Amino acid sequence: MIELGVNIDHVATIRQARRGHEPDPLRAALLAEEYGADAITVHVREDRRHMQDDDVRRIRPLISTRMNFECAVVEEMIRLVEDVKPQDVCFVPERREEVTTEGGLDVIGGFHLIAPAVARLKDQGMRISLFIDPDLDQIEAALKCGADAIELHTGRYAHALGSAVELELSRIRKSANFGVAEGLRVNAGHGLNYDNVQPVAAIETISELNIGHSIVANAVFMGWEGAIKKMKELMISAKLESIRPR
Ligand SMILES: CC(=O)[C@@H](O)[C@H](O)COP(=O)(O)O
Ligand SMILES: NCC(=O)COP(=O)(O)O
Repeated sequence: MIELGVNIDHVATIRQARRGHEPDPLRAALLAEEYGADAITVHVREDRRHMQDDDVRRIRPLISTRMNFECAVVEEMIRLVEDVKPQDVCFVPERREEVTTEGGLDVIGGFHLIAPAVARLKDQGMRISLFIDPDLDQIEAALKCGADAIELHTGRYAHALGSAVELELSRIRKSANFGVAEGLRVNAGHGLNYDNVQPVAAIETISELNIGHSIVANAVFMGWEGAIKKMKELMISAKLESIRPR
């Protein structure tokens, strides 16, 4: 069955709007698990615009699922990861001035930096994923880096219109199938919401979806419990429908 990693970054975004204490991402993480999250995803950005170091340090020992820690491939972040010891690490590209993660990691161009970082954290027992565009050459490079998993960036699919939607979806499907055939765990995420999640969730080779912004946004209207449960139900019903014998 498909798993849901609830990304709680934007719970911290609301807290950071006042630099205060609420809403507390730790509380969001614990409740997310109660409402069906299979993992808690956090992205500590270099500019600390949402999650803070103290948040991940508090959350890691208290959750009972697993922490999927997203970060840039830089020494400062690798040290924080080594300190926090999440079960999963996902290396992502980062540009300080971007509004959100705009594309996948260039594993081919950054091989000399990424491969040693993957090896270093794998040696400490963490499962390492690379956040990449649905591109077969990047997947080949991820394999050469020794990554355990990839997370396919679904942003282009999420923003596509008309016939481009099916084109982007087929890229994701082809990449997921290729990754799994080569022995990788394949996750996906970015920009997924209640309207566009089901075709991605239905792809048989995708193990996990990481979803944050839409869940936090909809929680304003339907509550944290309703927003998480509704997303999980949509994912599971799409997956069940795709494997139903005809
Ligand atoms: C890598 C990724 O897709 C998420 O971590 C996302 O980036 C979080 O939200 P922001 O991009 O808004 O920080
Ligand atoms: N890696 C993607 C993620 O964690 C969540 O992205 P979004 O749903 O906040 O766009």
